[in-house]
Amino acid sequence: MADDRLRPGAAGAAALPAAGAGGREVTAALALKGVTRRFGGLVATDDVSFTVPGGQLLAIVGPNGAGKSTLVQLITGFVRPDAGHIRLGAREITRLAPEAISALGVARSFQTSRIFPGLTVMESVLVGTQVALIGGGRQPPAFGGPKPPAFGVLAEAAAVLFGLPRYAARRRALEARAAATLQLFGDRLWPRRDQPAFSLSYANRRRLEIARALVAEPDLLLLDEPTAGMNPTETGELAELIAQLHAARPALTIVMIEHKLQVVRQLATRVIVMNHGSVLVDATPAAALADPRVVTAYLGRAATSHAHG
Ligand SMILES: Nc1ncnc2c1ncn2[C@@H]1O[C@H](COP(=O)(O)OP(=O)(O)OP(=O)(O)O)[C@@H](O)[C@H]1O
Repeated sequence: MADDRLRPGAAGAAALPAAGAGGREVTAALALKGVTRRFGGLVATDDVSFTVPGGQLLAIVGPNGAGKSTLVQLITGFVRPDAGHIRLGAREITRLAPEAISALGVARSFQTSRIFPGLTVMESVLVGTQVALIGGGRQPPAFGGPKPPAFGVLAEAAAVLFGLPRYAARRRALEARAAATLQLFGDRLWPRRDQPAFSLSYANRRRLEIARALVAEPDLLLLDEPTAGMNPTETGELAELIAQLHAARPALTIVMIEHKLQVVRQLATRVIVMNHGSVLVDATPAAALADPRVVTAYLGRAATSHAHG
């Protein structure tokens, strides 16, 4: 069964790219080929190529400035590559806008939490359902099909939030989905659902950020340092939540930038170590973190960077 092969712990780097029964090529959930991005004279990602099979939990690690966040920006369309191609399943997404990519089932959390100051916790998560709301991409058209202009997206999202009658049934369904997502975080977010999002603690803002990504029910979830700034208890709790999520949805592909190596060891099926914009090592967590090149490039700088073993 293809899913078993792709399940966490089942696939090492040696198994990549995935091949199906009889050697048939299996379309990767995500594939980067020769992706280069420069900022002025600086090469942030340099000819990066890798594929991620569906259901894999890939951790991307590396020292500061290695190009990790740029990769997330590239995959989500916030930054365009100067060279190379990015595919999502069989579809080329290299030049698509972020909204189009999110409509294809890609959701992300940001490195620093982005809270809409005027919204409650519940409303902040409802914003993450707007992809479903406009009927874009994989979702069945909600109200006469997708509306291309960004204004239409915003207007419809606002209409749901402010409760126009024709959206009432849809809103109820989305609220139920948002409630279920908030409840995933135990008593961290759900009891605070009617509070302004800005009143949340730092750790809860990070949780809210992840809830907003999850509520879109993505096929590919990109987490940029999900445990940044969390204490060991909060970090352990969030790692456990991600593990549970992945167990509950084995087909969900997760790409996670993470500096805390114990989280990487706990969660990742595979680790890509970036250094100076390039892939230095692509292996299982145990092999990657023991690789002498990684020790030199990454762990060797731990004393002066924010890496945590
Ligand atoms: N928008 C931008 N404009 C100019 N330079 C940028 C931009 N985004 C990233 N860079 C540069 O590209 C390089 C890679 O940055 P990136 O944020 O991808 O690294 P990172 O591995 O995520 O680092 P960190 O762990 O510190 O977040 C860095 O030198 C950074 O300064």
